[in-house]
Amino acid sequence: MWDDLKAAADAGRDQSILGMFEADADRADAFSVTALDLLFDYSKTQIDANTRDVLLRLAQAADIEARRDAMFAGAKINETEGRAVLHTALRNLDGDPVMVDGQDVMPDVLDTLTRMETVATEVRGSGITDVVNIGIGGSDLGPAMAYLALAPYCDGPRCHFVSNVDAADIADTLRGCDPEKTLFIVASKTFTTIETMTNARTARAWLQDHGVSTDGRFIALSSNAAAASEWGIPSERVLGFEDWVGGRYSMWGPIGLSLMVAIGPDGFKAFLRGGQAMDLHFRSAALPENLPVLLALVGIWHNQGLGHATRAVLPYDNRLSRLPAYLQQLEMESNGKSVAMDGTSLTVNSGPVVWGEPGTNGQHAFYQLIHQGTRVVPCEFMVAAEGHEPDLRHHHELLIANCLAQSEALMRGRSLDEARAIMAKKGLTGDELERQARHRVFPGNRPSTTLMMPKLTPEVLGQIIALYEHRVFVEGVILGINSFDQWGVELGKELATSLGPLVSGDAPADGKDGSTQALLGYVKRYS
Ligand SMILES: O=P(O)(O)OC[C@H]1O[C@H](O)[C@H](O)[C@@H](O)[C@@H]1O
Repeated sequence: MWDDLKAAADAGRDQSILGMFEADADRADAFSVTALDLLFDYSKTQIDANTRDVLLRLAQAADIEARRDAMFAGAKINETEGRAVLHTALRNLDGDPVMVDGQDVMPDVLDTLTRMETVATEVRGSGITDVVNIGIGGSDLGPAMAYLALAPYCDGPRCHFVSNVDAADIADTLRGCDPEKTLFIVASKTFTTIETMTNARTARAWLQDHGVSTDGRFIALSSNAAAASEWGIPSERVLGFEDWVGGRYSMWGPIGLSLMVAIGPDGFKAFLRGGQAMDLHFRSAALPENLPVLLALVGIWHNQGLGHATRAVLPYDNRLSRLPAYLQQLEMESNGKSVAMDGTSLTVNSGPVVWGEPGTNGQHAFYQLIHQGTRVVPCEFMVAAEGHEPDLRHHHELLIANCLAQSEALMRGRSLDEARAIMAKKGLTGDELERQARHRVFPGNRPSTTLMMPKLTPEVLGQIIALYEHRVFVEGVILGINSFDQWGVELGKELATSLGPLVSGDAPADGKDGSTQALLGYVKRYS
């Protein structure tokens, strides 16, 4: 199967995208899919009908539908941790039974959702002005991203997100908060993460230093209720979730509490509904019409097929400024692995490097490389037809125009002859014309996709996040890897723990490599 992909890549690599539009008047329609509120256009890529067939066969060969059904059915597909993968149960608002080890998990899930609503409603009416979510990774990025994304719907207390163990993070946040009116949410699946526990202790000390009782000022979101209560948060203030919710897939449950506080329970449930609608689409649409499958196949084509090592996520929506960071964890922690589920080494590249910034800002920064650098960066544009500022519609029109202009420019490019003509018009001649013209050539034929939505509402955001989750799953299945573990983060954590006493000077650095000793020596000179 991978050989077929390689053959398609060899044939398709230099195929002119513009030429494909000229040859096929229906290309835009044939290579785009509309589902729910979303339009996914992948026509500005080198994928033709043959390549698409090859990619779909790859998905079929990986048994994608059976794997998908196993995930939704609660099978323990996270084999290296022996866990089911059921973040989808958190948005299963209809409560249809979802069985794990012979037990329906839905009554507990819906009960927790009701508890979240009660807590969120209480907080929203309590005079609390600032809510500080203390968490990192999957216990931070989702709600932090969505809080910004859904700013027009935020009518609750201000929310802040403290993640970094760097004191700067919590110090800068607390400076703007009133200890009498601040609530802390300690979000940690394991309730052992060093960054989160350090920040939580600092938050507690801050309240105490201001003479404010810590009673009722902390809520815990965790799978480890025992550790939360040991830390001093009573069980009625702990919202729990099971180990079958992976950290980076957890914003749909208790980890989303800060978002629920900000936008209200109804808004949060609209977000869940969007995710649930994408689940239904993923489970029922035929593969060629299936949005997550197509996004995944485009990803596989660009990375494993054509060898493009990165992909840029470019939302033309300032409120999606944290989406690239969110997707970095979702995609890179899920699919950045070299070993297949069966323990063998991958024979193709693992998932790509994901990066990006909102447009139009990125245009004035790194798009230079995207247009004229030696490496091709497949770009994933995203834009809403409508903004949230109807009185400023002209801004939004410019935003859309820029988004469309970039994908067109990447595809069309500018030939040397066109550049020469521009230079000639400026009055240049001879060698100088030639030299200047060469700098103004755009190679073009650079692929991009565009995801369009009517407006960034809670429901649409839910659709988009679930879409990307399932895309990651499909890519992982095709690669044969487990997208739900993250062993690659362990070694650094272990070493950081052992380095702590060396940094504080409580233990000698003997036995460490020369570089680490020298760096520790530098710190010692200043501390
Ligand atoms: O929620 P926690 O248990 O505190 O974990 C927070 C994060 O840290 C870990 O190192 C993992 O890499 C992440 O997947 C996780 O989201």
